[in-house]
This record gives sequence, C-alpha cells and structure tokens, in this order.
Amino acid sequence: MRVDVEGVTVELAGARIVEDIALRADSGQVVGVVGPNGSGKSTLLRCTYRALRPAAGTVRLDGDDLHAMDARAGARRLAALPQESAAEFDFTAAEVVAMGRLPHQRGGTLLTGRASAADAALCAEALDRVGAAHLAGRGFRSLSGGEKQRVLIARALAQQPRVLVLDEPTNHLDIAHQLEVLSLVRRSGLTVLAALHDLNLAASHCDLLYVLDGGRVVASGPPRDVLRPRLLAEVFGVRAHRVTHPVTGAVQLLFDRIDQE
Ligand SMILES: Nc1ncnc2c1ncn2[C@@H]1O[C@H](COP(=O)(O)OP(=O)(O)OP(=O)(O)O)[C@@H](O)[C@H]1O
Repeated sequence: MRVDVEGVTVELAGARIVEDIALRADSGQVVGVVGPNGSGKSTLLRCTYRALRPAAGTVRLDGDDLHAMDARAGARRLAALPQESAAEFDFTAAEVVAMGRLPHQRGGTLLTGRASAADAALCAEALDRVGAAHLAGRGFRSLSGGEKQRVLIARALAQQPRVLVLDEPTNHLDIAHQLEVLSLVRRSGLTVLAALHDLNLAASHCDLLYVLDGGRVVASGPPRDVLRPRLLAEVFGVRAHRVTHPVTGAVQLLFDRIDQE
C-alpha cells in the first residue's frame, strides 16, 4: 500500500511545528525519517496515524484520504507504534497484543473473552516473531522497556495492517533486538514509515530517508545519496566519515565532534 504525504503543515500552541512536508512511500518500501531532536519527526508521524490532524495537507493510503476514513477502517490498513504509550496497561502481554485484533472484530469481542482461535493463533505468532512468546502471561506493567517495546510491535503486527508507522522502534532495545526488530520489519513486506535516531541503523535498513530540520524536509533519497558529511554537519552539527559496511555493503558513518582537531 502506497503512502503519500502532501503539503502537511502542523500548528500546535500557535507555533508552526512542521511545514509543507511531502513524503512518499511506495508499497513495501521502508522509509526512514531522521533529524535532530525537535525537528518534527514525531509530529509528522502522528499525522500519519491520525493522532493529529494537520492544519493543511493530506495523508493518503493508496490514494484514499486517511483523515476522511473512520477509525476502524484506518486501523485495518495502518498500525502504529507511538513513541510513548500513554496507557500503562493493566493487562497481560498477550491481552495487549490481542487489542491489535479489535479493528477486525465486531463489538470488541476480545475484551469480553471470546477471541476466536484464529485471532489467538495470530497473536501468539506475532509475539513469537518479536521473540516475546515467553512473555505472554506476564503483566505488561512488569515488563522492561525493551520487553514492552517488543510486545507493542507484536500488537502492531497482529493488527495485520498494510502500513506500519514506527516512532523510534528501537528505543529501549539492546543491539541484538534492534537488528532483529528492524530486519523483521524489513522482511514483513509492509510499507513502513519509521522515525530513527540511529543513522547507521537507518542507512542499513531503509530504502529511502527523509531528513527533517526545523520542521521541513531538507533532503530525501536513498541513504547513500542523503547521508553526506556536509548535510550531516549542517543538520546535526557533527563531523561524519563515510565507510562501507564490509559485509552488507551499506553506507555507515563514523562521527566526531565538529570542533575536534
Ligand atoms: N503539543 C505541543 N505544543 C507545542 N509544541 C509542541 C507540541 N508538541 C511538540 N511540540 C514541539 O514541536 C517540535 C517538534 O517536536 P517533535 O516531537 O515532533 O520532534 P522530534 O523530531 O520527534 O524530536 P525528538 O527527536 O526529540 O523525539 C519541538 O520543538 C516540540 O517542543
């Protein structure tokens, strides 16, 4: 499923936070959104999973205006992993994952304990895919940050969307789980929009990158074209040296501070 963000502008508390953003993710592409703290990544992504309605512009899924769809129809096509889950669930991990099935059900049957066997199997499989099957019976609140993150990714997968929007999906994850989650996301075949802080993970897992600075897109394209030392100095204020990963062939970056000799 294709995602088109066209002319998106967001104003919050009287301030323009992102302005005239255009972004396109073709079906099955993994598109990374990178940029310094406060550049507007989360704000942009929140528009793409309906948590925010832009002051101007549209978000389209295969041409259909996301903000004109009802919530259930939107949730059948697109699942999101927000940067912070507001709710501290008093549910087991398995129940949290089962919530991902709600957009596919009539009348919230899961929460009344009548989940179908097919739904239960899907949820178990989603937990297994993120390496969290052993957490199924644990209280969500008792999990570590990384365990919670994996359960929330499993919930998004159980939703069987066509598009995944991930705000810092590797937050709290150790290096093995960072690589595992991003390669899982890549292998899923879903269209993915992901805000990522780690530029090397972004370079090695994304087809395209959009670089935000001050609420605007300042560069976009394949990682090798975008992640150039001059841009990284201007946008992130760091000196970057490019190397090629000896195994994967991806462009990778080594950093030092710009004022160091
Ligand atoms: N509700 C709000 N009211 C006013 N300003 C806001 C609001 N939400 C976000 N902002 C501001 O908008 C700017 C962009 O925030 P956003 O969270 O989108 O950035 P980000 O690129 O995701 O940052 P980070 O990398 O730190 O997560 C920041 O300056 C932030 O303080």
